[in-house]
Amino acid sequence: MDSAEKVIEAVGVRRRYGDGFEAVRGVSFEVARGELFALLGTNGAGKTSVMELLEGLARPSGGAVRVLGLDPHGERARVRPRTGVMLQEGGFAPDLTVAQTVRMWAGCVSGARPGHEVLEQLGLARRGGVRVGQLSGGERRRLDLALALLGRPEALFLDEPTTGLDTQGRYDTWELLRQLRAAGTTVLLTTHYLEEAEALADRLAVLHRGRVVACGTTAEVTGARPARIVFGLPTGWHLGDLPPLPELAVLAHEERGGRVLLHTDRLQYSLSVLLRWADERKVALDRLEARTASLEEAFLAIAGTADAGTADGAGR
Ligand SMILES: Nc1ncnc2c1ncn2[C@@H]1O[C@H](COP(=O)(O)OP(=O)(O)OP(=O)(O)O)[C@@H](O)[C@H]1O
Repeated sequence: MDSAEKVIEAVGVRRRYGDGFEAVRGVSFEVARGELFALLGTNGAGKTSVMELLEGLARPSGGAVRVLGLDPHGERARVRPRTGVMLQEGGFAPDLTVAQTVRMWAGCVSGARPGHEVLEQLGLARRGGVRVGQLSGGERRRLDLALALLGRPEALFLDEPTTGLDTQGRYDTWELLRQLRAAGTTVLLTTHYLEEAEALADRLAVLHRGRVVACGTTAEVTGARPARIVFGLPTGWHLGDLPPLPELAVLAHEERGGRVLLHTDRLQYSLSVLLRWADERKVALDRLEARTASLEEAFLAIAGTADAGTADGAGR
């Protein structure tokens, strides 16, 4: 990646907290202009700890972070006006109304967009007179995102932006993020929703115990996992009647509840051998499904493998 294109960079980043615990242990990734990048990980993996370093809220204890080519902590005054931040917990004054909150926030941002425009964009136009303390959890998340967008940011940092939103609210936010990306905004988000990363992210990194254990496009991260073929055999037919596993290029198989599950890393080949076999014997494969690994399967396998391989006292 050309260095001029890099908007967000983490290079061998470490973060040790005051109690001595090292929550981030040499994390590296970069996000190009206009790219949407997702940070995934189990609870406590270090996602928020990394985000906070990129937002300039703390200095890394090792390695380096750059945002828009600048040090987000040391050069905060230059970086802050060009970025939008949505923390996991927005610190709102509960007695102010939505409109007052937006006005107050706009006063701190240079070149702020009109408040009604961002409220409209986030579906909060009719909630301007409501006190923040009376908003639902999902509405508060949307207000948080509205505030992050007030300053027309070049880079957006979103910590779990859709947590607490209902299905419609989540889809609306996805659509908004797609529009922002299309307009050239660079987005880094954390999420626990793997389908969210699958739907939105150009690239992603999976963090586990403070380290990046997988990084790339969804296709790259899932590509290393076996695909699945699932079907039911008619009465009287059994797993043993299928062609031998090596001939099917199947890595593993199981039969459960009358369904056969085959794992393969050569999906098209395995499927064509299976279909030819069924065709020749006039065997109907009941509710046949064939699909590549989902991000969820890859995530669970990656986290499991990483756990098995970390006997390094990472703790917590
Ligand atoms: N101020 C702190 N002092 C000491 N340890 C901390 C502090 N903040 C976070 N940690 C620890 O650092 C680790 C990473 O926390 P972090 O919040 O970055 O994880 P996360 O991936 O964002 O988790 P989640 O998905 O649960 O939000 C955890 O073990 C957490 O307990």
